[in-house]
Amino acid sequence: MTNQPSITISQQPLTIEQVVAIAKAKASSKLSDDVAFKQQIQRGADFLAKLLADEGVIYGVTTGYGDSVTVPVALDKVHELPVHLTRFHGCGMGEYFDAEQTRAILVARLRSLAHGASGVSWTLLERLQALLDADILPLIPSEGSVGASGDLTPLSYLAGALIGERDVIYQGQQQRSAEVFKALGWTALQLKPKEGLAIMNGTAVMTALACLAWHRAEYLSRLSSRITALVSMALDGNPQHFSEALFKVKPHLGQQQVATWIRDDIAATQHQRSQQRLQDRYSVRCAPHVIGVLRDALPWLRETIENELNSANDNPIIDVEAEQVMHGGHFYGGHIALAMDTLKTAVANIADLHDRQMALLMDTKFNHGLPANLSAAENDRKALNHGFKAVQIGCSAWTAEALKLTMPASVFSRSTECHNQDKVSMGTIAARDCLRILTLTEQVVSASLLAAVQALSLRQQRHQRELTDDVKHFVDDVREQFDLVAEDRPLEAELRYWLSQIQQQRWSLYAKEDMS
Ligand SMILES: N[C@@H](Cc1ccc(O)cc1)C(=O)O
Repeated sequence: MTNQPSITISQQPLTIEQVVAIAKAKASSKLSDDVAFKQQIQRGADFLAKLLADEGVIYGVTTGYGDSVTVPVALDKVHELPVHLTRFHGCGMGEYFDAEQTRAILVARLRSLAHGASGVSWTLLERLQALLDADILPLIPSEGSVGASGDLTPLSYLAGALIGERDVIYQGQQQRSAEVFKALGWTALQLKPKEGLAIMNGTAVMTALACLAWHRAEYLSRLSSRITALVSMALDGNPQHFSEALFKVKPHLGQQQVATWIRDDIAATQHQRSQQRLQDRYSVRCAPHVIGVLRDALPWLRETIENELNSANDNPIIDVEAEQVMHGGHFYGGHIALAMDTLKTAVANIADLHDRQMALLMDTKFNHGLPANLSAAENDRKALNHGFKAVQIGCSAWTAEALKLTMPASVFSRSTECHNQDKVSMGTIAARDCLRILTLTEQVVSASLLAAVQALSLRQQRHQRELTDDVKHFVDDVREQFDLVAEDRPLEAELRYWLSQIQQQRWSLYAKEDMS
């Protein structure tokens, strides 16, 4: 951990990449030691304390929560209120977020509270940072947020952990947070009257998941381009489909980028158009038009996700300068909901694209002279061997499942909490679906990678063609650990291995300045 870069949390914007680096434990974080920053945070907390003393009425501090806003809470009881908030929201269900996701959630909440508009104490920020430093990760169930009123229920597990009442994973073990704090000589945090709401009433869960999703999708757009180039060459496709002149007249930058990548990979200028077919099928010919949609969506998705990440997204919001408490709905995750619903569709289209390419590769009616199911078996072994037949069936299943999940989540808004929350974002569901679609698509891509490498190798046996250095290194890298499938063998372990390599972003594909 010593040589890791350290990312400063302050009032400066964070990027998706920074959140991902901290989530993957490739970078550490630290709170800025800027005195003005610290003072501004503390001024917010002091202002709220003063307001409480002077006026005695603040939403969520001296009133019940949400629809219970009309229920006054006596001043001698306001200190109990945030603890109740964490407790009655302790009703999450479903799988728990993993370590990576939980770190991302911690950073997202910390960044939002560092805005200085939530009226929390400096101590609270320090405690959040301390959890990250010591890798004490609250165990957070993933289900139960409607994504407006923020991610109340999942974030209650963060607030609950800070006060010693929930479980955390620490050094690989699930333990009560109070026990861990005791062992470390820490005391559990005492939440100030508004601090329960400030931690929970925001979009940190969906935003954290969105950062992780964006990062995976960006990589997929590159790998999908590389695999398409291999497939085009393996099918003896027409390189002119990716020509510069052709794409000049359709000025979507992302699409042009993908066309350039594929064109460079197949060294299109050196190769003549196929004599047999003037035009390839759409899953090859239109690949820049499919992958390009994802590429072109990435910049605005980044802007939306980073805006949310760097926002104050709770309620009420404090304006320290004007000494004002403003009541609003910044916990509403509509932007992340749309971003994730959009990304879901764009990514699932990548799964579908590769599933269609697989169909072309397997079938002797379409694969221009490659063996059935890409089996490399020869002579009398041919009849016995079935090559990638079942892998293609798997791709069809994973693709169907991915496509099925693209149903937008945000349109399933329902009125809840006595009609106070009568319109909600469902952004957290959208983000979770997006991650699942990414996994399914990465599975399809893992299978497509092996099939494309096998197909290209079989094509090379038929007639050698010059490969660019980049493509040669890439194919050699896979071939080093992947024997051509001649005699049938169970491929699960290999598919899982390459899936993990894809998820770890094994190859640096194309120049990084092309980053969206
Ligand atoms: N998000 C609500 C507050 C709230 C908190 C907890 C609840 O259970 C319900 C509502 C608001 O700011 O208006």
